Amino acid sequence: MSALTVTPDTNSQTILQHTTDGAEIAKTLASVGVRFERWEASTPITDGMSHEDILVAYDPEIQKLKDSEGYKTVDVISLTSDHPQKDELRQKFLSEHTHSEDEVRFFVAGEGVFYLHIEDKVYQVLCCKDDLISVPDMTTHWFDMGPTPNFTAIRLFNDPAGWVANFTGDAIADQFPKFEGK
Ligand SMILES: CSCCC(=O)/C(O)=C/O
Ligand SMILES: [Fe+2]
Ligand code: NI
Repeated sequence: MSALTVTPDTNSQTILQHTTDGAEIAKTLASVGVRFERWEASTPITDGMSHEDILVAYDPEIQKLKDSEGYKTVDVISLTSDHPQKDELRQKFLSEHTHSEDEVRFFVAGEGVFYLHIEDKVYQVLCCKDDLISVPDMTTHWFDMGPTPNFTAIRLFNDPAGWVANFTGDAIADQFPKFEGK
């Protein structure tokens, strides 16, 4: 189940807010400029669908986002525990970074946690199947897919270069609980 936990950035043990209510998650995140929505595919998603099939199933929603926000390219990322570079990729996403464009992810399957470091707080967002999150450009954040990753997400980009991160060099992620998977 999707969840939001808010803490001060200096103390991950002090819980300022914890909720699994979708509307409350969306409201709190909207107050800091982050979009959170739950989507339903017009065509049901089944195991073993190709990336192409997934993009077709969500085409109306993708087109709507492209038209309203100007995103230019879209792809699908899938990561499972048999990925040969899973540990390396986990570490890369665990380093606090920013992007010069919005980070827009729609979880088709599985889950992962975004940690959004905004002003003096950290917003931990457990994203699950059917969750859309859009993190504004230049927001400091990191992501944990856990030691046995299992997710498939649609990614939308403004920049045709795709995923480009600017690492802050801050080791803040070490002070926060990791996602251990489901
Ligand atoms: C959920 S997609 C993989 C993570 C990613 O692209 C990113 O930038 C995390 O911060
Ligand atoms: Fe990112
Ligand atoms: Ni909980």
